[in-house]
Amino acid sequence: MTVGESTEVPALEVEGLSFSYSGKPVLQEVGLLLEAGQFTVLLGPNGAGKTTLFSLITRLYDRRVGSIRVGGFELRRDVVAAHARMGVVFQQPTLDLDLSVRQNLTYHAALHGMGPREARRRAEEQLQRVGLGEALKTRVRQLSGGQRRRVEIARGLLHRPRLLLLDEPTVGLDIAARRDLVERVHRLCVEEGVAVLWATHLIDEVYPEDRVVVLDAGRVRASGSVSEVLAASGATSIGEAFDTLTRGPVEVAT
Ligand SMILES: Nc1ncnc2c1ncn2[C@@H]1O[C@H](COP(=O)(O)OP(=O)(O)OP(=O)(O)O)[C@@H](O)[C@H]1O
Repeated sequence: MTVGESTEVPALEVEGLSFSYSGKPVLQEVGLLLEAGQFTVLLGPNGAGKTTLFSLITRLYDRRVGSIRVGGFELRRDVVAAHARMGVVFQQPTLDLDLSVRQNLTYHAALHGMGPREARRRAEEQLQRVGLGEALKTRVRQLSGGQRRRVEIARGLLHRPRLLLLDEPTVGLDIAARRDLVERVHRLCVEEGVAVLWATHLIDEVYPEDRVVVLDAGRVRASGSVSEVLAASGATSIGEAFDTLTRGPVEVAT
């Protein structure tokens, strides 16, 4: 969050969002509300529309119905202000493997208008935060999958956004790296007050204190605290709720 900015303005507000690919509806009347410091799991099976939703929030696609506000700024009207308040970790890794960790981050910081000194300072600060303070000069190619994801998270936080979007960030990681990443981002959320939108189809990535949005076939089937989603679905566990609210069987990583 930018210093001095009101914490009362939601980090993300999506209202009545609908989108079609060549006439095929993929998102229908989607609504989301994320407050500062909330970890929200966007839970949906393959094809639910999670990546499409992220593509609209990051404005990769723009042809849509409905409104998207980031930190109070409407994405179409105030795109620069909205983007300044948002960090993203895409589903497909986007680091340059032949550059060092620090080079990847400082290059990105320059895109946000930071000078070299500020860029280095922020890069070091964020890498410490994700436990990679020692890896500044390491080439990304030499890092494990989990460490690369942490570099992407540090990069997404360089400009101190209010909102961090992560699209299935644990795909391809082993169980230990996955747990570590889920735990770190939850901590970040609490300690930094960043609102997190974490897309996944893995129910064991949901913590009891999280907010949950269940998306299926482009529609929000339930949203709220874990207990609210359980009540809405008549389920006793989030896995059962997911099963009830979506068409597909529940998936738990092994
Ligand atoms: N470029 C595209 N053109 C046409 N249809 C698309 C395109 N991208 C996605 N779709 C379709 O839109 C729907 C939603 O896809 P999307 O990738 O947003 O879902 P998802 O929840 O992110 O799934 P996954 O977990 O598999 O990434 C699916 O039916 C998909 O086949």
